[in-house]
Amino acid sequence: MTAAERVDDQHVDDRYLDYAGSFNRLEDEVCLAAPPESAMSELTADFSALAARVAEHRVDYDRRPTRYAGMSGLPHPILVPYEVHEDGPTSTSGTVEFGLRHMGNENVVHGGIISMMFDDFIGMFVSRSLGSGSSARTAYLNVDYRSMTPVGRPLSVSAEIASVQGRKAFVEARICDGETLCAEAHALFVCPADQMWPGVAGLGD
Ligand SMILES: CCCCC/C=C\C/C=C\C/C=C\C/C=C\CCCC(=O)SCCNC(=O)CCNC(=O)[C@H](O)C(C)(C)COP(=O)(O)OP(=O)(O)OC[C@H]1O[C@@H](n2cnc3c(N)ncnc32)[C@H](O)[C@@H]1OP(=O)(O)O
Repeated sequence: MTAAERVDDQHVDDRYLDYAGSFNRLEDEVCLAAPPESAMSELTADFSALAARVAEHRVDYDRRPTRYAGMSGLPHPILVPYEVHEDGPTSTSGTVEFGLRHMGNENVVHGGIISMMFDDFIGMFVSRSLGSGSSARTAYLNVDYRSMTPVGRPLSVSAEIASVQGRKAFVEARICDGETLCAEAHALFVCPADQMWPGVAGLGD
């Protein structure tokens, strides 16, 4: 069964996007609110009841739409949504928008979230480019934070494979706000030893 068939089974369509997107909205609001004690007790009960209702629909790992979130750009409770606009064998680019739930200091993105975004964006790109059958593992991810990254507006994100040496893929990536470089990453992704990059032809040593 392909990933697409598995997610088709789960109706990963506009209804799922609405469902997951509305949860993102809840996360944003939780991050911004300071409810008084009376409202907090009621909300705690509501959240517990909601969790129990969602738990009624638990499924195995391969049938979870969140399992494919990075591949389809679906909203996810933790990941940062992005869109890929151009995708080649050695480079990719698109836009990313961090939400209020990703805020560290006021109106700027928490640094750890930026690292996570790079890990997901680069990891998915490496998997698409070098072979979807293999699951690239992050060996290292070095992030340089060059200027504060704003929440709530589209930023550009891009990555390219600098070189492939055997099982090792060296990748560079960046997030920019217009002309301003917000953060850049230098990463090494390693293909597991029992696999080899299926799509590596022409990119290697
Ligand atoms: C939060 C919500 C998430 C929801 C997920 C939703 C959707 C996503 C679904 C699916 C994911 C699909 C795609 C991927 C998407 C995102 C990417 C995420 C990827 C990760 O998030 S993955 C977790 C973090 N990641 C690890 O958990 C790795 C732990 N680790 C290991 O698994 C091993 O450590 C490994 C495999 C790295 C290497 O082990 P190994 O035994 O295969 O090979 P070995 O050690 O021999 O290294 C081979 C050559 O790499 C060089 N090398 C190795 N490490 C190096 C380093 N740090 N610095 C410099 N060089 C290094 C050696 O020096 C040698 O080089 P040489 O060949 O030249 O001698």
